[in-house]
Formats: sequence, C-alpha cells, structure tokens
Amino acid sequence: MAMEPPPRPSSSLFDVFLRLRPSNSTNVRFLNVEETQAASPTHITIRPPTTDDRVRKRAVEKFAFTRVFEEEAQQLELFTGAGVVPLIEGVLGAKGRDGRDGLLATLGVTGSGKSHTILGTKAQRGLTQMSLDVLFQSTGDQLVQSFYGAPAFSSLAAVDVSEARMFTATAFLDSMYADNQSERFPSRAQTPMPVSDGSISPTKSSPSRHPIASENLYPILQSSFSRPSAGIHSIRPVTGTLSSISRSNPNASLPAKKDCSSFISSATTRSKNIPRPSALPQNPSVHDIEIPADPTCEYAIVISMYEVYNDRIFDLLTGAATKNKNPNLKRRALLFKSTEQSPDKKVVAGLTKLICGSFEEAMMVLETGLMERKVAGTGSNAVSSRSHGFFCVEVKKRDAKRKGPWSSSTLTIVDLAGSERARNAKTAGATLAEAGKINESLMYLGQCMQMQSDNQDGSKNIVPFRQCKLTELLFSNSFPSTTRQHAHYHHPQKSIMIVTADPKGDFNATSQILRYSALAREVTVPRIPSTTSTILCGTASSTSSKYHSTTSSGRSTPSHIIEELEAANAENSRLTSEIEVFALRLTEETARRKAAEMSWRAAEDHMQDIEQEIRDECFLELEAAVDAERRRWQAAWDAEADNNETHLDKKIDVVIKATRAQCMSEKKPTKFRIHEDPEPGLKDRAEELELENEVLRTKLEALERESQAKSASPVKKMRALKAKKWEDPETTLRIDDY
Ligand SMILES: Nc1ncnc2c1ncn2[C@@H]1O[C@H](COP(=O)(O)OP(=O)(O)OP(=O)(O)O)[C@@H](O)[C@H]1O
Repeated sequence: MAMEPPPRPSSSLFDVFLRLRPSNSTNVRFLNVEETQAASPTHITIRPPTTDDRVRKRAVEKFAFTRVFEEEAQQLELFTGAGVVPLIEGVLGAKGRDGRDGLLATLGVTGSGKSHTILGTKAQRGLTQMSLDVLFQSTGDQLVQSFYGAPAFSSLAAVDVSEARMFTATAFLDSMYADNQSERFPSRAQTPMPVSDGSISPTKSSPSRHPIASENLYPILQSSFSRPSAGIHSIRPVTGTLSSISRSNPNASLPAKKDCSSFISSATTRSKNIPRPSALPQNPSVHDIEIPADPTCEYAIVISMYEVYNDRIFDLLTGAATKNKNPNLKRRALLFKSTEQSPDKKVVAGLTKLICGSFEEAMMVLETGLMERKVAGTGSNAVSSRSHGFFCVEVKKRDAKRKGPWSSSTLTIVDLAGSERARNAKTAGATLAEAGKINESLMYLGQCMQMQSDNQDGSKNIVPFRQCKLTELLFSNSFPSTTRQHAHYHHPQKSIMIVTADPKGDFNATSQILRYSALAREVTVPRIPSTTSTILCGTASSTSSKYHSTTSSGRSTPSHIIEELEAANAENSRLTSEIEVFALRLTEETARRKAAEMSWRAAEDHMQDIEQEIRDECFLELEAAVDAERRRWQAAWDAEADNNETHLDKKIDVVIKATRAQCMSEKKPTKFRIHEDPEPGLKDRAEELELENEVLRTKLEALERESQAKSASPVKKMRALKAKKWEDPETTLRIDDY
C-alpha cells in the first residue's frame, strides 16, 4: 500500500519534485515509480541492484515527493506541474500588494538532468527561459522606459540596496559585443534600425524598447548551455528583424535546429560573437500562460547573475573572462553581507545589475552570463556544471500614477553543481578539490533540508544554513524577518526544488540525494525486509508444509537448517536496517551538534562584541568625565591665581598710596624704591664684608688695648671701648634713601 504524501508543513523550505530522466545506460533499473489512483504519482521505490555486492543487502526504500515526473514528462509539463507559474505570480504580487521572493532550484547527481531542466537545450527551452517569457509577457506594456537619463533609471539605481553597478542591458550588450567599443557601458547604446531588405543596419536612434532587434546580423554563438559533446561550433550570419523572432508564438514556423549545423556561420567580420535570441529555441511556447499584472502599477525587470565556485561568489556579468577569453583571469570575489542600506538583510554586494527592456534582451544577458560561467570555470566546467549558478530576476513595481517608491521581489533560479563521487569522476588535483567543495556544500544543503524536515514535528531546531555560501544564499531569505525595522511584514521566500535522477544511474549517489531531499517532505522510510530475506521467507513459506525445501541444484535441505538460515537472515536484515537508521540518526545528530556549536560560537562572538562595546563606551564616558573634571579644576585654579594677583596688586597700591600720603605730609620727596630681596651675590658680599669687619674690629681692639695699656688706666680704656657703637654694614646696603 502506498504511503500518503505528508501534508505540506508551514515550516517547509521547499516543495520537492522528482524528475526522472530517460536513461540510455545498460545498468539495471533500481528506481521505480509507485502506481497510484491519483492524477500523478508521488512515490518511488529504490531497490538496491543485486549485481552490486556493496549495496545488495541494503533495504528497499520508498520515498514520497510532492509529485514525481516520469521520463516522458516534457519541459512544459514540468513548468506547469511543478508550481513555477504560482511562483512567478507570487513574485509579480497581487493587485495592491508587494511581491514575494521565489526560488527555483534543481538538485541531483551529475548528469541527471539539472541543466537540461533549468536551462534547456538547443531544441528545448528550460524553466528559466519560460519563466522569463511569462514575466515579460505579463508585464508587457507596463514596463518602464529605463534608458540612461530616464527618470526611472535613476530612481531604480537609487533604490538598490546592494551597492550594485546598475546599467541598462542595451549598454551592457553593446559594450560586450559591438566593435570599436573600448569604453565600458557607454552612456547610451546604439540602436540599430531595420532596413527595407530585411537586413539591419546599426544607426543611432532614440530610446527603443527593443534595441537589440537589429543585432540579429551579428554572428551568433553556440548556445552556451549545450552539452559539451557538441562543443562550440561554427557560426553563420542570420538575417531578419525582431518581428521575425517570434516570442513563443505557437504558430510561428520554427527553424529546425536539431544539430549544430544550424549554428554555422561564415561571418567572422565581427570581433565578438553575440548570442542571438532568434537562434535560441522557441519551444515550448508559454503563449497561453497568462498571469495578470497589477494594472495600476508600472514594472521594471532587473537581471543579475553570479556563481558560487569553491565557496566564493563571482559576478557573471562583468564580461571579463569572455572578453579576454582567459579562463585563468583573476576574478574578484563578492561578499554576501549586510550593507548600509540593508542592515537587517544580507545581499550579494557589488553585482552588475542590468535593466532589461524586453524578453530578447533578457535572453542575451542570460546567454552572456552562461558563457562567462563556462569560460571562467576550469576546463572541467565544459563537461559539467562545476559551480552553482544563480540567475536572479528582480521585479520592481510602483504605482504608475503616483510614482511612489519601488517595491522589489526576486525570482532566483539556481542550477546547482552535481554531486559526484571522486572515485567515479576520475578527478584529480584542483578538480578533486573542486569536487570536494561541491560535495561539501551539497552535504550542508542536505543537512539543512533534513533539519527542516525534522522540524515538521514541531521542534525548533536551527537550520544550520550559515555553514557555507550556498546554503546561506539559498536559505537566508527563507525565514520571517526577526527585526522590527521593516515597515510591513515581508513574507519569506517560496521555494521549489526539483530533484533530478537517472533510474539507472549511480545507485549510491542517487539514493543519498533522494534520502535527504525526500526527507524534506517528512517521508518515513519503511524498513522493508532485505531482498535476500524476502526471497528466503518466500521459499520457506512455500516449503513449510513439506519440512524440506528444494534448491535450484535439486538437493533438498533439512527444514531446521532452513529455519536457522531464515532466522539468521531475518536478524541480519533487522540489524542492517538498524545500522542504517543509526547512521542516519548519527548524521542528523552531527548536523545538530554542528548547528548548536555554531550558534554557541556565534553567541560567544556576539557576547565578546557586546562586552568590547560596553568597555569602549565606559572608557569613553570615563575619559570624558575626567577631562571635564580636569578642565573644571584648571578653571578654578586659574580663577584663584587671578584673584590672588588682583588682591596683591590692590595691597601694593594701598601701601604705595599710604606711603606717598605719609611722605607728602612729612614733605619728603616722594621717590619710592620698591624693596626687593638682595641678589644672592650681594648677600655673599655682605657676609664677606661682615667677616672682614670682624677681623678689623678684632685687630682694632687689639691695637686699642695695646695703646691703652701704654697710655691710660685700665678702667678708662674699658669704658672707651664699650661706648664705641658698631655700625651694621647691611643696613647701609639695604636702605638707600627715601
Ligand atoms: N529529461 C531529459 N530528457 C532528455 N534528455 C535529458 C533529460 N535530462 C537530461 N538529459 C540529457 O542528459 C545529459 C546530461 O544532462 P544535464 O547536463 O542536464 O545534467 P546535469 O545534471 O546538469 O549535469 P552536471 O551536474 O554535470 O552539470 C544531457 O545531454 C541532457 O540533454
């Protein structure tokens, strides 16, 4: 009995669809679609190939998807059946409402048909081309004129929050492909005009909605998403006007482009090859898919392209590698970060963004970006997508009358690189490292999807999407914004994942991808007994009544041995199943632990940042307070000194005045000499003189004593000596006269 597909939980990151590709392998088919009464199948079973000893004993597994597209499903069936139309509807936004971001991605083993699905082939369009066609078809006449100098151009450039370099697609394509255009992105591109004979001559003209129409004359480049086996083929000139390039017109007779010869050109007069919309596939047509745009609004469509290679982001619209034809050209990696204008949401900063005025322009931009991806990649890129390619279509919308602010929503289409086993891919050196990075990023993607499916039971595990650039780019927009800075609620993006698989391809790699992608829909994997035990059980039941079984060799086996064998096999299969479950749980637990560690580390970093911020703030505050106090103290000190000086001056004035008054009253000349302390030299001199005086006095006394002893009585002599008054030499030095 088939499992019921689980209801889509509100927290689900993706709607997951499975697309099987027609296989030309001679391997045994291991994947089968379950029959169903419903309109379309939703379940598949994978049965390990018995020819492979390594997987033979593995359990049969059963997976559910939103829908399974079988081998015969065509591109249009996928476009309409996998919910791409509602996704575009969401991006355009309902009347009076903002649009909602949409993500469309393909995931699968290398060679399983991801690029085929998303980018198509020479004969068939992919989901990208069809989506673009529907978008331009819907916005139609409501697209704004966005040539350089037009008010819309500057307003569009002004609202961009991602530090982008914005140009018109016309100018970009002109700089990429036209001759004698050494200057990058001239102010206004040349707009060629059709001439009477159906050919086209480049002339300058006023702004046109379809300026690239005439560039049909340029040689064309082999469709850049063709398989490598086709390689880059020769080119041929094609004449015709834009009117002859039917835009998904179902009635238009399309040139058959079954082989590369249709791309042959003899024209080599142009220095650059230009991808030409008319040479690209017109089928399947999406003419009858109508999504009404808001009639009160005007729209603008802005395209950017980048790739994630070795966990680094590179712009695909710089044209650097294509122009220089140098795959080894050093490219500048871009950052996925918050910008000044987008502080609460990370964006790829510094991308080239092109405003496209028509579907044809958009197609040429896509081709140019894909060519850049091919040239810029390593040699191995030519045989397989070795990078994760991102194609972003921003739909800008504003009120046509009021010309208010532009609102923006983005449709992101992702062509993921294929997972592969290094052993199988025979990779080595740089390519091996590259494969390692791809597998690592896909492993993280798997962990995110698995974690998301675990959350369906109501638990709130953190989806560890910050582990690598790929998952950050895919998931950071998938959760409601937690900041309150948004004026209004912004819906998380709606996402569609198309898993591609080859039913006869690599069992291990395919089952691994199916396991984690199907788990995103909370698929329980029933532990079906292994093939061997099933066979044995079958044998046992058919022989149980006879007590003996007969082997193919014709020899009979005793029943107790069969029973033991059965029991051993049953046990074996039970243990194998348990191991698988444990291995799965271990992976989940490891992912959880890593996520917890990451958030713990992030919290620790955050704490350190906060601590540092607080320290800095405190230091600054303290410094300011000390500075203020010092200034206050200095001011008080200065004021005090001023007061003292003033006070002293006043005192001196008073003394001078008083002395003057006294001199006046005594009628003495009023000549003042301010007393100053004697110079240190004078003081020494005074001391010297004093000593000299002392010596002289002693001598004098001796002499007097001598003379008195000779002439008078001793009593008289003593009296005479006592009456002699000593004059202080200092007094004579200090005071001059008044
Ligand atoms: N549904 C399909 N119908 C017909 N051909 C298909 C289908 N899917 C894939 N193919 C063919 O299989 C080949 C490999 O497909 P594709 O390049 O899309 O693989 P991929 O998954 O993108 O590989 P990689 O990861 O290496 O880039 C191509 O030739 C493609 O045309």
